[in-house]
Amino acid sequence: MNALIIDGSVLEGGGQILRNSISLSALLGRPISIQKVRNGRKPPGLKNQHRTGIELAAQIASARLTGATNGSSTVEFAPGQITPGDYTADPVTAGAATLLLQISLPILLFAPGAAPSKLTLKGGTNATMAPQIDYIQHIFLPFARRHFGLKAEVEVLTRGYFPRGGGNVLVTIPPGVPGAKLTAASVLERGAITRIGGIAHLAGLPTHLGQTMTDSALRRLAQHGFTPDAPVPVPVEIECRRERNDNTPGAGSGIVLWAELAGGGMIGGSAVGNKKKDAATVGEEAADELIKGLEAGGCVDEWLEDQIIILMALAEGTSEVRCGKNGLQLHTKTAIWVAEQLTDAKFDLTVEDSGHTIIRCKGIGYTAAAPEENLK
Ligand SMILES: Nc1ncnc2c1ncn2[C@@H]1O[C@H](COP(=O)(O)OP(=O)(O)OP(=O)(O)O)[C@@H](O)[C@H]1O
Repeated sequence: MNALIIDGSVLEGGGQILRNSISLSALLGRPISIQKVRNGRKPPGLKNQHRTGIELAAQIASARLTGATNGSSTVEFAPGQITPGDYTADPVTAGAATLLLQISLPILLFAPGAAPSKLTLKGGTNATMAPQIDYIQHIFLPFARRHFGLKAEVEVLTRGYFPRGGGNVLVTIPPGVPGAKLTAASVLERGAITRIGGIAHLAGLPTHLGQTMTDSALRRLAQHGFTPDAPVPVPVEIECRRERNDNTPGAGSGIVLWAELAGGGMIGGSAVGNKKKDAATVGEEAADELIKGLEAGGCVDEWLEDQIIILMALAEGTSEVRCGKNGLQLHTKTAIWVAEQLTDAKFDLTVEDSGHTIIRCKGIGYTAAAPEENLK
């Protein structure tokens, strides 16, 4: 079969095109040639962290991989048999473990087998420009479980912070059942906030910084009326978690907040600490991000928006999700574009008078039973 050419410079032109197209290529058994890799980034080309993810996907899908070297602008991925099992990926740097999950999870979801697959993902658990691992545990997975029927568990064994990395995350994915499909999600009702949860985490730093992040986030949320004492009370619980020094290679901190909405929506807000930022600012930044997401009025935040596109494309039936009123993110448009290149999923975008976009997608009802039937 000729390789399908994927133009890596389209729209966002970043690493997510690689992850989504390779996951779909593996599932569909469709060879792809990704050209102009990360052409929208400076410098363009493959980075270590993306290469690690692609190599992991190639292992899982017994793929023939060419061009997967750092700096490369063309990557060819010719998938073979998907084999469930135990896999380890290590970017060595503090590259995001969660982005290794983003490329590999969809592939393993459907792999029939006798035992669960286990992914050991190393690197950064709480990096910038990527979901923090707590975002995956408390926002992405609960949403995907509830609305798409996705089954996977994530356990953080060791946190890894920039620049040392060294995190260790164990992901358990139950064996796929032959013929089983993801269910279509319908998340249109933007209900009230039922609860705001959060985790402020740190390692190798004074313990009180965790409380400072927490207190400043609570204060900011309260200023916007998100407090148990407000006329419309909102339960808010932020856990403070200091990792043991002997279980974390470097030092670092961060905070992830999430609002659970009636109707099944989830909105997140987060921030990662660094040496130049005081802990109170980190807490405020996360709260501000959460408040901004809540004010956008959608059922998903700006990141969940792009992360669920691949699930919508694979699910059986028509998914529909109400997004914020500020227009779709470029990442989301890019993920839709990739899904349309590789699958027959049909996306339809409706912009309401209020400015909210509803994404509808008639998914392909992917099943591992007969991959060729899923082909575009
Ligand atoms: N603060 C955040 N919270 C949750 N998810 C995030 C956050 N920031 C980024 N993400 C997610 O991380 C992914 C980043 O994709 P993107 O292509 O920008 O990154 P990348 O692979 O690091 O590549 P590049 O280096 O090319 O930017 C997207 O799926 C996005 O939704």
